[in-house]
Amino acid sequence: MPNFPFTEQFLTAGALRTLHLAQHLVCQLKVEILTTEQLLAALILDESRATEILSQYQITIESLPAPYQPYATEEAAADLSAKVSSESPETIEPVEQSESLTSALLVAQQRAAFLGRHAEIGTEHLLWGLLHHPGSVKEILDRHGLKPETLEPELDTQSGFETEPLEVDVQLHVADTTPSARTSTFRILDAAANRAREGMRVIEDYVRFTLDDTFLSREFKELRHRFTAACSQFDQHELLASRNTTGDVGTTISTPSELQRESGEAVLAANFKRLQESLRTLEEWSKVVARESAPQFEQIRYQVYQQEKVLMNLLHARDVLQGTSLYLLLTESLCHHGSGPAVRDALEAGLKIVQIREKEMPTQELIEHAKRVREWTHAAGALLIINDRPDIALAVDADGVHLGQDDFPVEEARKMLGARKLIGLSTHNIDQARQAVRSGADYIGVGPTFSTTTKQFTEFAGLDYIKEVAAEITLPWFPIGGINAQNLNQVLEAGATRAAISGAICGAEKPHEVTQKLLEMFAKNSSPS
Ligand SMILES: Cc1ncc(COP(=O)(O)OP(=O)(O)O)c(N)n1
Ligand SMILES: Cc1nc(C(=O)O)sc1CCOP(=O)(O)O
Ligand SMILES: [Mg+2]
Repeated sequence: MPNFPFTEQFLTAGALRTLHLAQHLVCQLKVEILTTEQLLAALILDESRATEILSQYQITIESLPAPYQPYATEEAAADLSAKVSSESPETIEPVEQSESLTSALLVAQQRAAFLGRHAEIGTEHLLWGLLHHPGSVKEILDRHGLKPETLEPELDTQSGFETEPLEVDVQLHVADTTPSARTSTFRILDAAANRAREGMRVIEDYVRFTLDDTFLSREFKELRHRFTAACSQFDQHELLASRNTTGDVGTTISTPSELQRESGEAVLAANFKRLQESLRTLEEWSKVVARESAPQFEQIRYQVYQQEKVLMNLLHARDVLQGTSLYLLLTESLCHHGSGPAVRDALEAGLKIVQIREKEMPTQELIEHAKRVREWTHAAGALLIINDRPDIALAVDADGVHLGQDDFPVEEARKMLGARKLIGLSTHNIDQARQAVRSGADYIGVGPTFSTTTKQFTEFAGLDYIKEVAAEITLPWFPIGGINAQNLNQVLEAGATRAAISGAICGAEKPHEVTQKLLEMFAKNSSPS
């Protein structure tokens, strides 16, 4: 019989038989630990209340992965059942069980206790436990339409298959009133809180020391403080008293994927996953001993999903925008010799990002124009962005769109353009810049810096705004507004490594020369990350 680390409880004969069968499968499949997968296979193979429910949902051996397929025939299943029936429970070697199985069994026991059946656990409760542990087994059940709400009514009816409850010499489960059950629950919470804390630290250290991003470091730190506040609602004495690291079978288990990570991004992805899973565990198990914390863990988990999106987006944007120090806003009416010659000149001089900014051009004409610029930018290995119009960006397969504070919201544009297109957002103060990072923008415009005739402004953010952004934001950002070869050094001294320029290039007699000069000034300063 599995060596369950809980207090003595009752199992129905069907549940007992199913657990024996699951344990047999561990030996036959030559796997090392008993998991929820073998429990589901055993529930399918045996003849019990759960078997009947599973067959109603067409959940059969065919629903399971390849190693279980040899049991798909009636003879093989009968053969296995016969073996199980012929063996006495004492002769079966105990095996280790996965954390997910332990967790599912705990839920099964609690559900049985909840029904007032004195913790007499039936196969339908085992099934209930499987439905409440996230993972591949739950996914199989979900896929077939078996969900907690559909199983719920079945739990209140007596089994037609199972015989009288058996008292067995196994240690199972928690009733939340028993001291050992509380200890087990606190042990789960303690382990999950430690795992979550560790995951948070790994991410925070990357943001702080590798990215050097003051704004995101602050956001992650705030999250950690929220997490600490939620954990402080647990009884700290019970939490520590439940800890048993040396007796934890999980401390020595490491999978090959834990031993090697391909990149910093892979480390981050793994730690976000670890953090999210631990938060889910905290949310579920705090419902048993500290109910009021559960919604807090849920909120923190959603915040973590959001922050994962923001951080991964930022890394992608930095990668795609690497080497883009000078950003040209191309407007036909500002160009001496037409926008075609101007942009071709600038690309030849080494420009790597162009925005088509045409406020008056009719749509058809704009599409034709953008298609031509698309060809030139492709040939030069440069990015093409369209001002204001996600539809045109899609139509001409541009690399992205630039939006203003009053244009299309970033989130809506993202739905249209997908994850791989770039979305730039204009910002005029530090709060807008912070909000832009949170919104998942790929870069920001930071301005207006100096007075300009290209666009009318009543207020200027100036060099001070550049300094504020330089101090805390590592999402790519471009100062903009009246910048030219005469004042670019002031912008660079304020902390910028990039700039967006329109009039000074479009309106130049020789756009090639001006572009080259500006690019040299950036190169002398330092290359943008
Ligand atoms: C790089 C960059 N920054 C800012 C702007 C301005 O965009 P917006 O505020 O939407 O104003 P218009 O350009 O649409 O007049 C920009 N286009 N590019
Ligand atoms: C279009 C635009 N947006 C700005 C902002 O601050 O959001 S400044 C600006 C004008 C940029 O052109 P030039 O380089 O000719 O001044
Ligand atoms: Mg706009």
